Amino acid sequence: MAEELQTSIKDLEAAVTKQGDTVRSLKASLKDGKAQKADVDAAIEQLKQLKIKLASTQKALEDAIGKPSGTSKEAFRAAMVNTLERRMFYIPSFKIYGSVAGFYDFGPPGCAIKQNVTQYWRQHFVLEENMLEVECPAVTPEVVLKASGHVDRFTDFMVADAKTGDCHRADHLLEAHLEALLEDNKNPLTPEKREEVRDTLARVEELSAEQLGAALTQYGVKAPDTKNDITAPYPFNLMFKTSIGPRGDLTGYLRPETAQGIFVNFRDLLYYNGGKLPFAAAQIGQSYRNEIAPRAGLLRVREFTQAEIEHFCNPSDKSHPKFQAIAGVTPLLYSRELQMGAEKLAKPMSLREAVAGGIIANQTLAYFIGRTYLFMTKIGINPLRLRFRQHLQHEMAHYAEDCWDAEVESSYGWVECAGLADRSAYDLRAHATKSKQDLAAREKFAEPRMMDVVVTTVNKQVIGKTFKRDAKAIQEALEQLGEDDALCLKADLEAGKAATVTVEGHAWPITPAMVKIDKVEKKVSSRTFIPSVIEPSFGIGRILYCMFEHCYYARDNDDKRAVFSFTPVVAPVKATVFPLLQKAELNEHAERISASLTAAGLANTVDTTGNTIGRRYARTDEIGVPFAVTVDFQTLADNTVTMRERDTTAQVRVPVPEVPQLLRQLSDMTTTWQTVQDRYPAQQQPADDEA
Ligand SMILES: Nc1ncnc2c1ncn2[C@@H]1O[C@H](COP(=O)(O)OP(=O)(O)OP(=O)(O)O)[C@@H](O)[C@H]1O
Repeated sequence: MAEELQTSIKDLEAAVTKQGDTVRSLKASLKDGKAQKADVDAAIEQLKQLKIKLASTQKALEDAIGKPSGTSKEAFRAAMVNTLERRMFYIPSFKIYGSVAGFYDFGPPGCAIKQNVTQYWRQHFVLEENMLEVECPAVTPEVVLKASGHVDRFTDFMVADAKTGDCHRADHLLEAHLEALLEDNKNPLTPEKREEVRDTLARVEELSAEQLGAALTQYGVKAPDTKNDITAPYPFNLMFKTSIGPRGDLTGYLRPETAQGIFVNFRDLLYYNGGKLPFAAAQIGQSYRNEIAPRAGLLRVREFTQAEIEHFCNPSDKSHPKFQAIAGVTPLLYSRELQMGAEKLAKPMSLREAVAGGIIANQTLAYFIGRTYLFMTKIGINPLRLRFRQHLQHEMAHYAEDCWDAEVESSYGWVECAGLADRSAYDLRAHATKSKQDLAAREKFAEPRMMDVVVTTVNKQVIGKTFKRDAKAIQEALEQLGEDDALCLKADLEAGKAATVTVEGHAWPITPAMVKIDKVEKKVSSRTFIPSVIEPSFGIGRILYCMFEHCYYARDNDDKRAVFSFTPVVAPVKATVFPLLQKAELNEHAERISASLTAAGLANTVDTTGNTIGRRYARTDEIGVPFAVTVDFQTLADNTVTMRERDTTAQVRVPVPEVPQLLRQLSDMTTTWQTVQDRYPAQQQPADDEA
């Protein structure tokens, strides 16, 4: 249904564009006296009707996706989480001691599925792109995170309940309050007030502590649950602090992201790669954030697995050699323009079009958006509930060129599962300045060339007088500016705009008296530059949770028959082997088949419980086992078994020796169940689901 709607939307969009052209040309003909006014009016009316139809189809698409049918979002979530916890996918950590918010343990199926998703991520990104993988410690000395800006700026604003002392995230409280005001149909806002609330809501993330405090007071926001007064907001650093070594004099933190491990190894990685760019490095590992208010299960936790990529490239060439391979991929893109538009709806667009139209800043960023789309859909995320949302200008750090979040729709709304950002040369430059190491890359020319070279001359006296003890770091930062950044600074200074240079995340104001930036023509045989970084950063827990929601359903709308329709590639167990009845000869056969599956590297279990086969199928459906192999009396006679597929519940009869190979192909998704059905005879009896 949703796919049909999406096709209609594409057709309607084309029709609107065509009709728009007709209206324009008729208007031109009207001026020349070659067309009648009535023709123009009729064409305009037709265009209007087409636009109305387009808007209503887009609305229908929005309604068709993301809403678990026939049940409220909360009830759907409660039923699913109940199954997940009961079957030990994940459970709150330290449960026998009352648990600590924001920490979860993965149980047997949870570990297996997380491992499969991570493994597939590794195959899809690291192996496919020949990325350089690293594994770095989670405990990180302060200097690294000082350079990256995390010590000074990795903060959220917190407020406390004035009576109970409970802590809350100030921005979340304000957002929830404003959203409730907008949705309150009993006390509708005036149009002006509505506009004001919407405007504040759009700017929540930009607000300083003072502005946030003023807004919380203005709207009378109270502590949730208790409705007590709240304190003024104050910044809270999200990193877990520790000390390294027995003397405790070296401060460290648990890393809040895995990326810094890659940046600090850049020089060695570049050498490992033969000094050549572009290349990408990747790391999968645990990250830690002392979230103020962990919530929504795996979505906001204090320890989570990240999988991050840093793609290093020449700032003046962000093309990607494999871009053509994904140029035709058409994800839902939610560009800045669409977010500001009246419909507020993401639209499908090919990545080729998006780059050509300047919607996505460059090929490499678009390439990773395409690869992310393919990854997410392969592991079972519904493509119609996956969108790529571009950061609005105010959401981006000043150094970022373009950022997109891969957002997945869940019962909690749209959730950021991966962030894809062109971070320019910010991170490497920050570490080069702090560590005083050369983190530049060199490009050698085949022949010497005449080139414009940017020369930056710093006025040490003025800088020293103005910045005193910070002068040295600021001077070094100016001297290490890359050509592009130096030219931007020059342009800002010449235009009389506020110009700054960043040191450890702090932007220092620069005036024309402090620095002279010139372009000089020189004969050069090479040039050096600090590489740009394009960073796709994935949170494995959030992806898993959204995948759970997209895969969960109740068979025949019966809540007691929960099914996870995991794709075979990520399913925790690929097959369950059932002896139809509790008979020694059937059990022996089942054990032999299980051993052959294990030898083929296929996770499997044997279920010899005395339940009916229908009940036993239902139990494996609950943990999303895609295939079942049933041993019955016919097996003893002709060495064949029944193979059943979870979602269709269709069954075929397969010779035992062919089972491991077949299941291997099905699990790797190199063959489909349809192909299997075409090849083997259908089985009616005896393994009836309802038996
Ligand atoms: N507290 C968390 N719990 C689970 N996953 C997280 C958490 N924080 C970040 N992630 C994951 O790591 C990815 C990259 O981290 P990033 O720093 O971009 O997140 P973020 O923008 O700070 O997230 P948010 O704004 O939701 O806190 C996110 O897309 C998300 O999947």
